Amino acid sequence: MSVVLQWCMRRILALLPRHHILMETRPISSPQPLLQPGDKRPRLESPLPPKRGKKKKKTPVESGSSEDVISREVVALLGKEVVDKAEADGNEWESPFGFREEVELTVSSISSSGEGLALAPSSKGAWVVVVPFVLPGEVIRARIYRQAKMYSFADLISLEVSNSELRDMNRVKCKYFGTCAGCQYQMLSYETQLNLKRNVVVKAYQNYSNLPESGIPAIQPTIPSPLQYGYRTKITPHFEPPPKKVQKQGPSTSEEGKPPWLKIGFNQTGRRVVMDIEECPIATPVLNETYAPMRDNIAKEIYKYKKGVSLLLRDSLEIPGGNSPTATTQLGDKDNHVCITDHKATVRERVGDLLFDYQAGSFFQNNNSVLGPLTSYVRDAIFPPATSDPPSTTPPPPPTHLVDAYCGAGLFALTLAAHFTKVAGIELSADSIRFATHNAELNGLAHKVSFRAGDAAQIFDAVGDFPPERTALVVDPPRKGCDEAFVRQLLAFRAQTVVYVSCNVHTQARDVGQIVSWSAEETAVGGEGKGKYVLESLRGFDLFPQTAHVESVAVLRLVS
Ligand SMILES: C[S@@+](CC[C@H](N)C(=O)[O-])C[C@H]1O[C@@H](n2cnc3c(N)ncnc32)[C@H](O)[C@@H]1O
Repeated sequence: MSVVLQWCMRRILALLPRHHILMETRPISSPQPLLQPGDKRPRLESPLPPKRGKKKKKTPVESGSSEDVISREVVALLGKEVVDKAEADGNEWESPFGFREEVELTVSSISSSGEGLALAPSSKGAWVVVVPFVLPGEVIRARIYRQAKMYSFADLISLEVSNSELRDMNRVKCKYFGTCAGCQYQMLSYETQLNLKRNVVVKAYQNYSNLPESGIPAIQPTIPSPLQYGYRTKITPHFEPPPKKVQKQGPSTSEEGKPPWLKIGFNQTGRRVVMDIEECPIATPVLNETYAPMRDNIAKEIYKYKKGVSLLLRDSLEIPGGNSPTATTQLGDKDNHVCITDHKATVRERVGDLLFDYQAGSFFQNNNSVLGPLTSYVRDAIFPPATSDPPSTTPPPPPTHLVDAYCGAGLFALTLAAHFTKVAGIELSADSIRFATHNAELNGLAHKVSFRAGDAAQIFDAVGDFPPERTALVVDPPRKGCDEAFVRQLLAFRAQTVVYVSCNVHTQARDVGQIVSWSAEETAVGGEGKGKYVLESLRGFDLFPQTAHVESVAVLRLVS
């Protein structure tokens, strides 16, 4: 080998992230002490250019988006007056840190998205640094890679002093933990994860609901997921096509197996950079079994790909006679799991005694193990068990009608149908509605349940024969929450009970705040007889163990 070539090889090896190389050789089953006090960990660098002192163009931040949530938590940590003054002086975007600057920090708190928030050293002025995979009280070294308004994002380089009360790296079950964007909390006990998620609900209602403290009930403990690993029924690993230069040259003759530049997996935390990931311990077994040979096939065929691809792997029960929605629905004694990879194919899941079919590419909750507890909880919220104390006022008669807004393939409408005389669901996706209607037939419920495709706000025109005082409404919108038209229609209808389920507690808090305060305003200006909504209970459900995400369920009751 020539001296020049040897020098080039040494340079390339020195630039490769050591941590990444080491992790690829470890078996997934053995927990890894990835970060211990004193450990150093180089990282792939951001492709973004340095932004020191540069003013960013202001783009409006969507309420309840992750950017909005973090920015409010930064304001809470720095103090509103401090941020107001920086804005008045016009230096709220002027970071005291340069790109790739290293800094020692002490972590103050955990944000709602699971990252640590640390105040910049006093010599740097009022500024916050956001660092993943760290815990309150920990002393860390971090490297800045992106700037935002009053805060910077940084990579964790090393953990100098660990929070040994909370952190135990022996709990970590994934060799990619600490780099992959998927999970933030594997080093924590499950109890701590549930407590953190409860705090997210608390903060969301403080920051987004605009309700007085007296209007927010005590947030109940988070309901755990029966499965904490191997629960995720859908994964979408992705990969890029061969780089242009490689495409021109074609495969090297000495190349065997997967070319070194090919990464098939998930994004690296904080970056739009794909990491090569062989296995995901939060995904169900059948998904991991299918993913390994799928990766080998992609590696063999990679030179045929001209564009990046997002794969789909969905855990499904085997459908006797095939996976078309019109196939025979006779079931065997035992549920056989298969992995579906075609977006148009039919997936089947069981929830309690019911079966749900849906198109693989459309929405269905991703943790089947918790759907029984979740749907039972919604049922019990609508029909609260009688207490032994005699009620001070006559309780309203139990609901007989159910409206499922944003119903998807009919999860709430159908699991709750047995308790109602009539049920109606609405959903924007025509494909989901086709399956919801099929699911009503599949489960023998078509005589009382009907579904329509359309915007959720239209459902109230369609249920003119539902008595509002005997109707329960389940609302389960996408992350952006409900729009004002929906909230106004909901208030015009005034169902006796509203159960609002959401995967974004921040937009939920905003919407619930509007429902409660607008109903009170209407009642105050002469809407007597209509009643106002009170927020009766709030609690998180853990649909996403090991991650910072939380599902939240709010129960609203109409009172006179
Ligand atoms: C979080 S999913 C809930 C689905 C269903 N409740 C479930 O648990 O399976 C939200 C659903 O709302 C639908 N959606 C989005 N915007 C909508 C709108 N404006 N009106 C009605 N449905 C909408 C989406 O297609 C998606 O199926």
